[in-house]
Amino acid sequence: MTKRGFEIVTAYQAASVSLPVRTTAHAAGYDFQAAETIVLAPGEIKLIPTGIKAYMQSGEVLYLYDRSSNPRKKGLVLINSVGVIDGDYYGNPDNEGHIFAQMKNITDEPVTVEKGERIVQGVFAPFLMADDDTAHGTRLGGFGSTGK
Ligand SMILES: O=c1ccn([C@H]2C[C@H](O)[C@@H](COP(=O)(O)OP(=O)(O)OP(=O)(O)O)O2)c(=O)[nH]1
Ligand SMILES: [Mg+2]
Repeated sequence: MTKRGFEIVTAYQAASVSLPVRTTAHAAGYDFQAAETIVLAPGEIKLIPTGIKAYMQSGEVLYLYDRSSNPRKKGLVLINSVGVIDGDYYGNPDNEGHIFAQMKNITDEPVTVEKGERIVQGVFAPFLMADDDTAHGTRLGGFGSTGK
């Protein structure tokens, strides 16, 4: 039985995108690569497409964390601090569950992220629910789709 993992979104299947991998046996993070070459102007925030969607069990989440080398080596930061990838983002009818890394260029020069460059890492984790939680329904869209 499959429990959790990654797939390439339809729009990037011809683009030779690699599935995220852990680089060593005990690493927690699956390194995601940029699916396109993107240039960020000084101070600019851009969504970097990964070409990847993630499926998981009920009660699980995928956290996207910055690589600790990004600020010093690339001049980039994951500007939303941690990305929370919900289980029902996978396969949503808006963007299929395509995961993006929201990066900011913190330098005063343009920064280029090359296609195939590792940009962010994903860690699967279980989460807990509060008493009397009545949440129901399934996400229908991508970023900013659940209202204000
Ligand atoms: O760094 C991120 C953060 C989020 N997401 C996707 C997965 C997540 O399930 C969805 C919504 O994220 P979040 O709930 O953090 O954003 P929001 O601003 O609350 O938007 P929404 O109203 O769609 O929930 O966007 C990413 O691809 N990358
Ligand atoms: Mg939300």
